Amino acid sequence: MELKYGIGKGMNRFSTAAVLEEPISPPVQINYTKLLINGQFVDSASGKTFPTLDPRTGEVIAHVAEGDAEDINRAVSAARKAFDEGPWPKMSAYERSRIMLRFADLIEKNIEELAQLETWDNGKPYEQALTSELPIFVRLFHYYAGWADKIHGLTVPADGPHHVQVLHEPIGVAGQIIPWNFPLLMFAWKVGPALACGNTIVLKSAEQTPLTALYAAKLFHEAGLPDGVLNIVSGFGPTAGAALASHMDVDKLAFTGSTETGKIVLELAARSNLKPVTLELGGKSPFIICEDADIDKAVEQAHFALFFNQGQCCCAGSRTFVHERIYDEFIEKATARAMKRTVGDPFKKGIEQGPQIDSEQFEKVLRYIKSGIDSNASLQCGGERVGSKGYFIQPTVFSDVKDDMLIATDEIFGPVQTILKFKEIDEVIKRANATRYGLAAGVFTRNIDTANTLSRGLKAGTVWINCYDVFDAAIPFGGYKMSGIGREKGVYSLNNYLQVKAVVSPLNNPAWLERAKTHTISKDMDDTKVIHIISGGPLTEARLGKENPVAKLKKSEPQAWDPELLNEPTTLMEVDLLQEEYCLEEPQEEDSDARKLKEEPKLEAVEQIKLVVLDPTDKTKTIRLGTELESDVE
Ligand SMILES: NC(=O)c1ccc[n+]([C@@H]2O[C@H](COP(=O)([O-])OP(=O)(O)OC[C@H]3O[C@@H](n4cnc5c(N)ncnc54)[C@H](O)[C@@H]3O)[C@@H](O)[C@H]2O)c1
Repeated sequence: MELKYGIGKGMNRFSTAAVLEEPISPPVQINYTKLLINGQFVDSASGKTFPTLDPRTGEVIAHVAEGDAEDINRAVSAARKAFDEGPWPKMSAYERSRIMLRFADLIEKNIEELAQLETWDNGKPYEQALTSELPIFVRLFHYYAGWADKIHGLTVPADGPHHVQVLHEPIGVAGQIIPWNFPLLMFAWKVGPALACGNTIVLKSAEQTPLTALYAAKLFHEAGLPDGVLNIVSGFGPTAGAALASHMDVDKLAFTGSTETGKIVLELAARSNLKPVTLELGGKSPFIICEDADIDKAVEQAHFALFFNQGQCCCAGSRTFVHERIYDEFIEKATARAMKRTVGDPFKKGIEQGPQIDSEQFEKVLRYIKSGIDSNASLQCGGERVGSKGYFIQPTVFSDVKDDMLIATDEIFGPVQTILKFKEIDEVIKRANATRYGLAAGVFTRNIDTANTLSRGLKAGTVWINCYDVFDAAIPFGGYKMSGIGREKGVYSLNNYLQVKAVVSPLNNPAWLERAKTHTISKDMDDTKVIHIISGGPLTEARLGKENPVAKLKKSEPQAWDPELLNEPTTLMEVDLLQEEYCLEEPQEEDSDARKLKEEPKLEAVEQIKLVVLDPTDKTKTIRLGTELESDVE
């Protein structure tokens, strides 16, 4: 194999990382291995268990109850009862929010145990779990607890006299299926919004990482979560997962995992009860480094974008596009950075990379590396396993990668960086978009115009500019194309767990509507010579008398609402008959009566004439001054 760009063959050895010491034993106890159904830890109906393995060694950490269709049935009926009979959806939103906050506090109290379990079961660096993922988990629950009492509907100004309320109701029993790469964070992304909206849940954890969901759910019950609201079933996809996706009594399904499985669960949901489905699936995200980028920063960010979490991120920046002018320098520095990456026991301080999750993923990643070599991409470094135990793989960098190579089209889900060369911005947009995925993208440039062009041209649910993997509870996340359906996190995730109900009722004479039929009423003029006209709609004009079509209303602003007079909202207007402005329309020469009114407005005379009121619907209403109520509208 030929190594380019000044990296000598001897440097491709990762010699320090290759020797793995005896695995560090985490001090955490494993207390929860059964299924959590209706607030109780129970054995699976079949009595079966499955081993969960330590990815550092492939050895068994614990045997966990293996749920299947019957356990899913039990869990769904507990969740159904908790939803239909309460108390969770019937509880005040404030009380729900307080339970979620208490849960977040308990997570903080138990943060070390949870981080240890997460690392043990998954293989991710303990420092990453403790200082990054668990704090984000807590933040997510604070965020969703904050939403619980701020979810409210709308009133809608529909055409016509109708009162239209739009209610936002919890959707019911949510089925949730999560993967193994971020077991706790995926728990938070799904459970947080579902509970904030008042739903109940059956969550199936990934078979590779069942431990932390059970621990976290136990803490939730300690925080006051009622029984049956959150049920956890450990088990396998084709059995427990499929049973959940196709359950007739599950009202909504949320899934994170591979695109292939996403298609399966979508079909199962459609074939059963057509439950709505949100999907967070795979990706092959471009990370584009323009010629003006700060190369050192770009190298570091591109490295992080790909290698973070052992490369097991759905949004990993797994196609590194580098402008031709900086390509050679970038390759050299990216390779040097990958070779410095510390691989080893994830419990050891300073370790950046632990093992891949399991033998299946490990073999798959090594197969892709072989395919890269076979297709004549240049292997810059890595390419081999680390040690002889567990699932450690050397940080691997390929250059000279072509768009149609498998390593550039498929999601490898491992520590393999593939670097491609580009020349023009339009060209790289086209190439970056030429994929079935559309989850995320990274852009590295100092030019705001280039950043704007790229961020708008790229078909991806997230575009990070001069940064990568910035996750915040409030930022929506999800994919274009085959990377998924819907968004999680942020306010968008609430919609996944709400039903929208329109409630429509008739409204008689609403004040804000123009209406064909307008009640009008005149009150006797008093000594201040004022006529009050009460109308259900905005009036534009009033004329005095058949013979005297000359006066306009002085005011057409709504002034008051007198429910005594009419049993519905009305507009009250005043006409001051003594003011000259009544004669807004110039009287015709021959209209002597009108002129008279303008010149000498006389109360007595006015009292004897009719007031003709025109409303915007162009209906003319005639009322006599002094009449109580005229509704004989023409
Ligand atoms: N978009 C995202 O947010 C995101 C996040 C993490 C992982 N992922 C993707 O997940 C994949 C890696 O995880 P994986 O290999 O474990 O994925 P996977 O699809 O095999 O498994 C994910 C989950 O689905 C379950 N499952 C498997 N088969 C099922 C079936 N027939 N019916 C119902 N459920 C089933 C599994 O038990 C697991 O809980 C990668 O492709 C990655 O991109 C995506």
